[in-house]
Amino acid sequence: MEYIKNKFYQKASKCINEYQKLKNEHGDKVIANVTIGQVMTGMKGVPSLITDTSKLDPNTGIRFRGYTIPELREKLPRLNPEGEPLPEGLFYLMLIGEIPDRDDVLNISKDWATRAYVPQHVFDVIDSLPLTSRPMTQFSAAILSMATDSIFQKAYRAGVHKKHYWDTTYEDVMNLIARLPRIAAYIYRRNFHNNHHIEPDPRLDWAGNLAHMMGHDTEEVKRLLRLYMVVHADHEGGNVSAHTTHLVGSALSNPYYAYAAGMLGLAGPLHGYANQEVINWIFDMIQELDNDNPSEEDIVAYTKKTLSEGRVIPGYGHAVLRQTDPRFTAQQEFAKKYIKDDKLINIVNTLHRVVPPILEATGKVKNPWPNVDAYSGSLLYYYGVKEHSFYTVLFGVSRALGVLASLVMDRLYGLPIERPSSFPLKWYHEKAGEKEGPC
Ligand SMILES: CC(=O)SCCNC(=O)CCNC(=O)[C@H](O)C(C)(C)COP(=O)(O)OP(=O)(O)OC[C@H]1O[C@@H](n2cnc3c(N)ncnc32)[C@H](O)[C@@H]1OP(=O)(O)O
Ligand SMILES: O=C([O-])CC(=O)C(=O)O
Repeated sequence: MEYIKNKFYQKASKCINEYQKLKNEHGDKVIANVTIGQVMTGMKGVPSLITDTSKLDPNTGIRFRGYTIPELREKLPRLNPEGEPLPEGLFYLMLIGEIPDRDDVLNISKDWATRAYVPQHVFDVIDSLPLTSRPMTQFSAAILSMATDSIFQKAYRAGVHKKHYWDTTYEDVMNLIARLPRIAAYIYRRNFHNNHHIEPDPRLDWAGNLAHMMGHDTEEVKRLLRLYMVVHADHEGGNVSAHTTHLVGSALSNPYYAYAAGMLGLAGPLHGYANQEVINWIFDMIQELDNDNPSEEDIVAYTKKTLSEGRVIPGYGHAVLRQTDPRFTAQQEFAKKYIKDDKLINIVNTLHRVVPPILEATGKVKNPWPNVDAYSGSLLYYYGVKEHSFYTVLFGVSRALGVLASLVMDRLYGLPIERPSSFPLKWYHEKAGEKEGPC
């Protein structure tokens, strides 16, 4: 679909000169000071990346090209008035910077449907792994194995000029995103449905087809997955999955390698795996209490016990956010609208009331409020996707939209290899004016 690619190039190529001008004429301008505290706490707040797709505000949350989640839910095209926006539209917005019309979105759906063929060896790689390997292990191995198809890698080897890198990156990115629902659904059906696979239906939209291939072919699950794919798609450039994809891509590793690396970061319990941990933790609580309808007091006691064991409360806290995550709120509103009474969702809502004051009372947690992962699992579970060890794969499918749109821009701007500096701990001691420490 050359139209989308041309449109992207027309708009984004204007920024190449802007980037060069900043680099050449304003390179010496100081934009921030870095404190020892920032180095010791994971570089929080250090401006060091260029990401156009979305920006995170600590208090109001994520904006995709300036649009909040409620604005996206109102403005992005949907298949029917009652439904949720299609993630294809968010991808268009992140890539091109404009709200698409319905035809633009349907064109992306069609384009991805034509690119969705997954080579047999990818399924063979998945099948070669034991069923005990985590779905995220299978997912990242499958993505790596698809690097055989990288057009970027072939073009690089053939000696293509660097100003054209973005073009083959775009082709890889579109092929990769198009194939993800098939791969995710294959892993799901292999692990949880006796290897009974369901063929894709090219007439369906990207998220709708995922629901269909997973075997949850209802309008309710399709609506949920469209919402899920929109809210998890991007969270500016500094989060672990986005930053890793960007970093690995900066070495001109092909998009399959870069995204697979990002997925391995997403698989960590402090990042995307937290959505599984939330459900694991709630089920552990239910089992320990032997009660699937725990009282507020029970939940308070269990939360405090978890903290006393030196563990985190999954789904709460954030590296940047300092208020309730608007992605949590969007899912909570969805639940309020469509779900009348459900024990698991009631627990999630009770946690929302009781956990923040407990975390606040520790005096050290900077953000006691819930993040996106606190809600997502309970919605999936309610709609019949009960296999929580799979949830991070769904997160990964969605996250591809943001990190891979950014990767195309990285190559268009010609961003360089990323290489910050490191120093021994002793150096920081000296900078702080301390005498050399014991190490
Ligand atoms: C999609 C996403 O990635 S959203 C995040 C998903 N992750 C989770 O939900 C896991 C639970 N939350 C956490 O572990 C953290 O809040 C993180 C990883 C998200 C952010 O970490 P940080 O930026 O280091 O948070 P913060 O500066 O508030 O940490 C200060 C202290 O509070 C602790 N803390 C932060 N959140 C929590 C929590 N939910 N439960 C218990 N303790 C917490 C930290 O572990 C740290 O303890 P330490 O000083 O003993 O090392
Ligand atoms: O922003 C972060 O660090 C983590 C997060 O919520 C995300 O990546 O969605």
